[in-house]
Amino acid sequence: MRLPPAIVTWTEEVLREVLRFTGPADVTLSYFFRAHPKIGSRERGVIAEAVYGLLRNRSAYTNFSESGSGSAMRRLSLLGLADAVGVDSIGGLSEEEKQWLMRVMQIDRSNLPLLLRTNLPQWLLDKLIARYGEEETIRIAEGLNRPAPLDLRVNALKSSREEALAALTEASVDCQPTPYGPLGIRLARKPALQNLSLFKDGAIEVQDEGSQLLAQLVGAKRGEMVVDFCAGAGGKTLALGAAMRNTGRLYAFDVAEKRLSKLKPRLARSGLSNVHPVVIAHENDIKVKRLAGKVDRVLVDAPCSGLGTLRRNPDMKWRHTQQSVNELNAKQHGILAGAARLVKPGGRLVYATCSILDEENEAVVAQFLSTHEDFVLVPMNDVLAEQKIPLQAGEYLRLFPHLHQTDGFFAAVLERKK
Ligand SMILES: C[S@@+](CC[C@H](N)C(=O)[O-])C[C@H]1O[C@@H](n2cnc3c(N)ncnc32)[C@H](O)[C@@H]1O
Repeated sequence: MRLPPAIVTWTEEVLREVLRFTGPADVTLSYFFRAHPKIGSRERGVIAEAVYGLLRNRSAYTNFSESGSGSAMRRLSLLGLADAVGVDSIGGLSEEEKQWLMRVMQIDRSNLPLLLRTNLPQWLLDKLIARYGEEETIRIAEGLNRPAPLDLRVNALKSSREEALAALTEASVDCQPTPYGPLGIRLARKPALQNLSLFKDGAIEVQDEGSQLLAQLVGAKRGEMVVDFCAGAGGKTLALGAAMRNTGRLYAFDVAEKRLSKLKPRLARSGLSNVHPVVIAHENDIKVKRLAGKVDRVLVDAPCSGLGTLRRNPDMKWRHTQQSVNELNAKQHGILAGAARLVKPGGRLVYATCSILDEENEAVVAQFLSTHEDFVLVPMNDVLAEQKIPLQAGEYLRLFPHLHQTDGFFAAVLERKK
């Protein structure tokens, strides 16, 4: 069914705001939809997809929009819409616009200059080429610029993966097990999960398979004392709590009260009672110091550029700069050092990010090890074998969408000497 001509003006209006990059694109979109309650759900979906498509392909589409007629914002919106639903589904186009769109959407992008082909900002493109070379950078960018599937994690306290797969299939949800995580399920489309009893009962949670693997690397066991130092809304906390079979003590720390408060309803659904959310002022808070040397496992899922999650948050690549990465970098060093104090002798410290930049990943770990002689790196291959994760790695785990079909993630496991 063809979309009404108003779809173009709505897309233009919200795109103008999104491209100011004053806030995250998803927040700008939900603000726009709240202000326009009459826009139907199908149209909302299309507008969001058009905006995301434009953000993913911004360099190429900005270049394409230099031809054609009408305002630049209309041309950009048309490109986003054509990307989302195809030219024929957009209502109210002039013949000239249709012809133009058909022509530019057929351009062979493999012949474009690298900056347009990869749709990355120059600073990021330069960094990736210096690290991975041109060919691999193109593959990395292609993986990051594709939309992500929807992954679920089964809550082992409530269901087995087989039972959850059967219940989803029964509800006509197209799904399959994920290849690496023992509790992961990948959905072919994005159904409204909130209405499924499986979701309401806490048997499933939305979580990228890569994020599930990071939680698994912590190796949290029954009866242990564990700290999720940067818990946020608790994606990994929930996985850790379930791995501990709802025993022991799991502290969920974060400096952002609002983010941590989003963990509460998820905890209620999950059936976990071993989790203790704690708002801290900073990584050297007295509440942190009280646990010094007492904790079996500490996860530092550090605040980072999020450049590994461009499949879901394509605006991140346009919102970050080298300077913003430098600022995050300073935090990462401080948080890792602060969190390390909690680890007891023989205990483990896991440093993880959803970034693909070395400076946020191995460089932070290397600097930490050079100033903390009481910690050693546990080779990632040993940890993967321990956890029966069918992946090969060297010292660290590096996940990429084009290689693993997960978001981009990094993890290192450190152990405090006895
Ligand atoms: C990558 S996010 C965490 C995502 C979360 N672990 C999950 O799996 O959903 C990083 C978190 O670190 C928090 N943070 C920032 N500075 C911090 C600090 N000094 N101490 C603890 N947490 C901090 C942020 O508020 C943010 O929620």
